[in-house]
Amino acid sequence: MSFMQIKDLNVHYPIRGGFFNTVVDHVYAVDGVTMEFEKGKTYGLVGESGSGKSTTGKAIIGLEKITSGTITYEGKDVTNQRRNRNNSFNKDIQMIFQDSTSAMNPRKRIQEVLAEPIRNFMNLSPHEEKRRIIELLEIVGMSEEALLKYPHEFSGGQKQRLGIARAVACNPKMIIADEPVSALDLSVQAQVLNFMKDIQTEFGLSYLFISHDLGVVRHMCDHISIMYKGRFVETGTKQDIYENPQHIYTNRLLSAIPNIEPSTRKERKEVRQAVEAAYRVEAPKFFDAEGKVLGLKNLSSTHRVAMSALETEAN
Ligand SMILES: Nc1ncnc2c1ncn2[C@@H]1O[C@H](COP(=O)(O)OP(=O)(O)OP(=O)(O)O)[C@@H](O)[C@H]1O
Repeated sequence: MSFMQIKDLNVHYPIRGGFFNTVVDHVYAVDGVTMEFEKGKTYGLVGESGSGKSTTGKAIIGLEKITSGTITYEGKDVTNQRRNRNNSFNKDIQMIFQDSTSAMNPRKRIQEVLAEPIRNFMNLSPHEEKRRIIELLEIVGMSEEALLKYPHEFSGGQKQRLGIARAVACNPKMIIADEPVSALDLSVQAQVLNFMKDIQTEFGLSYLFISHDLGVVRHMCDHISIMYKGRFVETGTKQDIYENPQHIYTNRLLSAIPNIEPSTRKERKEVRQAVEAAYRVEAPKFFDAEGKVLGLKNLSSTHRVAMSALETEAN
């Protein structure tokens, strides 16, 4: 029995242009996505950059406005429900990102960072709250020493563990994990993925696992949907997708599974090229008529992370 159903989900962004800045077209970021989720299972969402994976995840938890479609959670319609503390859907479905600490306040110590969801969704005394925070650190294999540190004082893998600690703080039913290991070295990737599997078994969690990397998805997922230009071109079990792919796009993705030991240099070069290409091709989205930068918000998340990495490198 599934506890959540997504039906015909659409997220369309208006593209403005012309003299009067009217809506001239739409980006069909998510275009008719239907899925359902069962307890304890992992669902993979795979596709190349810009195919609409992140937007799907963010629309489900209410970080992107839904153009049309419905989300039903435990029999209730929760489509476009406002995020607030009285809402079990918001407590039960959590999200982690490629760089979990980017969603943490850099000026707050870990104790405060982990207290945030607890204060939002649980009614604990200060003493119970502290106990819960220490318990969370234990779950993710960290000691009390972490309490007084700041997010930047941790390694990439530790940061992802802290992101997971925050996501599981209030006993969620599902975690939407958007490229949770893409920024990590391969050995650390394996550690974090195995850890995610461990806590899944322990707490009966479901995952919506978003990744462009079919190698990682194969390791994690029971069901996989291949996304292309906002749509699912193929959906199936792990066996269906890897042993008997039906769609030409799935085949293309499968043949592009990265080598076990990719040269990081080459990857950086590819990322840089992809970002530059995105800027060239989609220039109207990023620059206004006078050439002023409109910001990075219209970039897909991989491009956004790559862009800020390139900027840091340049400074
Ligand atoms: N706020 C926005 N305004 C306009 N277009 C947007 C906005 N956010 C995303 N898009 C566009 O929607 C499409 C889907 O983006 P999305 O980030 O969901 O892709 P993705 O598959 O997650 O890619 P990535 O792997 O790079 O994160 C892209 O073409 C992107 O440029």
